[in-house]
Amino acid sequence: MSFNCFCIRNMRRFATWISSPPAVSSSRLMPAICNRFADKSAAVRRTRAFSNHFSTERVSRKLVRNGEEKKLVVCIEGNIASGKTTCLEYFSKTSNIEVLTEPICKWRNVRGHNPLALMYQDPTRWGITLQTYVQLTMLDRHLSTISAPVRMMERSIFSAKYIFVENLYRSRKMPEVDFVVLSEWFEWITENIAIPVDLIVYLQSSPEICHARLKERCREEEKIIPLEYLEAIHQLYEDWLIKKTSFIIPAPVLVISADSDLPTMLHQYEENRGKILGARNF
Ligand SMILES: Nc1ncnc2c1ncn2[C@@H]1O[C@H](COP(=O)(O)OP(=O)(O)O)[C@@H](O)[C@H]1O
Ligand SMILES: O=c1ccn([C@H]2C[C@H](O)[C@@H](COP(=O)(O)O)O2)c(=O)[nH]1
Repeated sequence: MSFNCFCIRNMRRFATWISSPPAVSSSRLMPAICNRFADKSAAVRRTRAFSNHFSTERVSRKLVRNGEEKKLVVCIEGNIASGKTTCLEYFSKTSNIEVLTEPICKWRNVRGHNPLALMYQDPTRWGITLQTYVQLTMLDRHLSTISAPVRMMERSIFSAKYIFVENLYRSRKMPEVDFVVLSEWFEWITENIAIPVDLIVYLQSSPEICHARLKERCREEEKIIPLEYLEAIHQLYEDWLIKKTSFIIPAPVLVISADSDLPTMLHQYEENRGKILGARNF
């Protein structure tokens, strides 16, 4: 299937999903998963445990966590080294919110393996390995119990797919079969599980500034990242969140210009505090 056909099929699926969400219930879903392992009693046990945490009461009839509808989820998006972690640190010190950074420690060490380093060394071989694990760990982040009225989290399962997987595929570093399998996983997840996001804060920065900050931060795995890589990531972010021409955006977007020095950035965060933490009215 050509890339264009694939995109059109995706868009159609999303359109269908919006107008007529799939009727999947937790009680039907879990046995279906468990039955694959032909263990019926395990299926029943897991269904009970699963049903304690999820219900299908909300509008979309997707699986949703009980009692968490009123909590606010804000995702901080932006290029590598654009200042996402610094932004999260600032808000975590000055407000009563829950902050979730990207699970990069896991991506650098999963049972002694470093899929992040492997991906940068040989993206064609290891891109699928890293991105499969990123997708799992980001889903885990999205579904974890929220401990404060507001959750701010670094990136999302959406940018993992729309930016990083997309970049690997478009730059011909990810084989089509890997891209298609990952896409099937992503579509299954987003069609069947509610992933609530109330606001996206996009830290918009120039690739050159990010490159300088990345060099200064000096993460071992990222030393080989060229400026062109950050330019490609930047373009995908711009198409998604500014031009709005590539993929569905799961929430309203607040754009903050992120090229300025640190004191100016902190001032900007303060100015936007109300919009960010009161995002339901944004
Ligand atoms: N406004 C800024 N001006 C200069 N350096 C910054 C600024 N914001 C962050 N940095 C530095 O740039 C590097 C990347 O920032 P970080 O917050 O880790 O970005 P991200 O989480 O988006 O990758 C870090 O070394 C950080 O100290
Ligand atoms: O889906 C993803 C998400 C992130 N990465 C890489 C890009 C960077 O090297 C790190 C995350 O760094 P930040 O400083 O938080 O931007 O992980 C990826 O390859 N795929």
